[in-house]
Amino acid sequence: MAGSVTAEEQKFCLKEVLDTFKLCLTENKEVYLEHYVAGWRGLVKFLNSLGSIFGFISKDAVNKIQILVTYLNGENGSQYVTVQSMVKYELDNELVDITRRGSHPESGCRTLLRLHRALRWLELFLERLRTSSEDSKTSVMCAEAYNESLAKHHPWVIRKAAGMAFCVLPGRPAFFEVMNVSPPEQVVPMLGEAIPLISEVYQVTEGLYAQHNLLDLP
Ligand SMILES: CCCCCCCCCCCCC/C=C/[C@@H](O)[C@H](COP(=O)(O)O)NC(=O)CCCCCCCCCCCCCCC
Repeated sequence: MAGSVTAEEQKFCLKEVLDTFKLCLTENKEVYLEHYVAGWRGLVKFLNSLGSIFGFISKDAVNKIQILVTYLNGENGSQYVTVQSMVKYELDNELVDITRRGSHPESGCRTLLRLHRALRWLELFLERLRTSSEDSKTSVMCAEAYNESLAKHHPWVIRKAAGMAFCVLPGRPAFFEVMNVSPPEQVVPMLGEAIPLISEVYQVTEGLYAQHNLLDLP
């Protein structure tokens, strides 16, 4: 039934995100945009299942995913197959605002950079989650990971709103439940598998952006 398929699609599952990140890297370590974006879609599902207080975060993520998907499906879609080809294409064709926002406020490069920075948050957060004890607070782990990564790119209001949202994160047991891993004892080993994959995708992208001086795109 169409209805139940949709419900299933809406449900987050850690395994699925893991599988998507596995598909992200090509043989010569380029990052497939399609799978990168699919990974983010999966993560947004997770965020949505935590409640509407996270709506402002998932809305921004969805918006950025959508920008990238539009390029992927657009007439120049073949230039957007990997992050490497996207960077080359957009730079060669002067489609990126380099120093201040101008005629290309939604380039693929600057849009992906926002998600890329968030991927670092994810890596730090999942690593804390993996090594945490049963009574650890997800809100603290989340805030620490945020302060070490995304926070330095966000203005005060966003940091404030994010900090408030973190406070209502469910505790570690409920959090693990939302991940939909069975048996739940599998969460920690599964995180152990996921984190190096996410980390590698992050490192490859970071290296590419550094090489082209794109880490501060407005
Ligand atoms: C589990 C708790 C989730 C907490 C999420 C932590 C990240 C907090 C980010 C707060 C972003 C607030 C929204 C607005 C952001 C934008 O201003 C800002 C800059 O964009 P602009 O240059 O176009 O203006 N945008 C961004 O930095 C991109 C943020 C994207 C955040 C995506 C977060 C997805 C979280 C997925 C959670 C998955 C947990 C998985 C556990 C198994």
